[in-house]
Amino acid sequence: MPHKVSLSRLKLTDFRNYASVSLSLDGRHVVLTGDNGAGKTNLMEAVSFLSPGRGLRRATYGDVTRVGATAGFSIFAELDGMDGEVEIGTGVDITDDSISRRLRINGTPAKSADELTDHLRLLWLTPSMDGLFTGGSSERRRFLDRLVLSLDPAHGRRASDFERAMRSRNKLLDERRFDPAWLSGLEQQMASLGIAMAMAREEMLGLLARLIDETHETSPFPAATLELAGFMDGQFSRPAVDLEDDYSAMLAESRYRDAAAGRTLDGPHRADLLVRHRQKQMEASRCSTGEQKALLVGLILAHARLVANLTGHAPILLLDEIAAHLDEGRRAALFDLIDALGGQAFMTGTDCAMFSALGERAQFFTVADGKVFE
Ligand SMILES: Nc1ncnc2c1ncn2[C@@H]1O[C@H](COP(=O)(O)OP(=O)(O)OP(=O)(O)O)[C@@H](O)[C@H]1O
Repeated sequence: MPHKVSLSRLKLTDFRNYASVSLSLDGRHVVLTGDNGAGKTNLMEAVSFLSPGRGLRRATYGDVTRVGATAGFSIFAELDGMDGEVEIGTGVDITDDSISRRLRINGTPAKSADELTDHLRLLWLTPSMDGLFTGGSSERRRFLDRLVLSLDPAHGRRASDFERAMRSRNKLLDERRFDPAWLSGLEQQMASLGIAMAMAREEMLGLLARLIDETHETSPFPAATLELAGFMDGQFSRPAVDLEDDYSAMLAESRYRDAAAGRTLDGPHRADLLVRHRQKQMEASRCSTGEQKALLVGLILAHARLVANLTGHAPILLLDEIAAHLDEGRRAALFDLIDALGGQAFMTGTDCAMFSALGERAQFFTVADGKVFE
């Protein structure tokens, strides 16, 4: 059984519609119910700020700072973590001319947000993730990158360094400065970072696909088949150095084409993910809304299981408005699977009855107008 990591306290100040709120949690799952606009997703979003990045809505710091608050927001969490009790304090300080993120772990300033992953892993499923099937490829790349990041925190640095090198190359091409030494330096950087990104995606996707293969027959949720597409697909059995050489040669050859297009047309930033409903042998984009929801739940549970298997620690799950989209049988199955994972899950909904099958396994909170009552 993986080790449990759970939040035992959460305090928010000036975050979204919360002026000040403090929750004491006892390690069970957490159910947040309340009317539309009450602040349920906001609470989950605050929890999601305990992982690197800008949370489950990818919001700006200005957006999440409570309207009327002038100095920024803060989030304080205590958790029974991978290595005992941990205190995490984060937030932003806003002054007239700067916005800066704060992050302290056990009272000591963290060097980078990646340090958070040493203490807890968070996975979320939100209604906007329906775009994984119906939206453009960027949503699928985000899914892919979150998958890699949850297991290999260095992926974030690789992706941002790749972006930086690509932006420099695009700028040179845009200014028609075809300086071969300068361009090939940037292209080699892009090649080594880009191939490392693509190989990490391929590896983690392979692990997820294998886990789905092993578990789909007993899962109440439909299984997805997942396949990388678009960038170096089908070539990953070749050595990384060969792929890097190919990619940097491809970039060198396409300088004039990319200059005309105004961007780099080949690379891991253009990769896509093909998702199919395994049992129906159908592209996920053509499945019904209910089938897509069930596929997504199956995917996130498989992802959570993979994280638990590989790290030995069950991730904390944030499931926003998921229960409402499932029939009673699947809802009960979801609760059982979450339990079997051995971690803590946060769930939201407008109707408390929807979660009755959880019984004593969860702590129930009502959210109303930026206030929370147990
Ligand atoms: N920066 C902010 N300052 C103050 N209030 C905010 C801020 N950002 C969002 N809100 C308010 O938070 C509320 C939305 O909260 P949230 O998204 O958590 O709702 P919810 O309970 O999940 O509702 P639903 O069931 O409709 O999804 C809205 O009333 C919105 O106006």
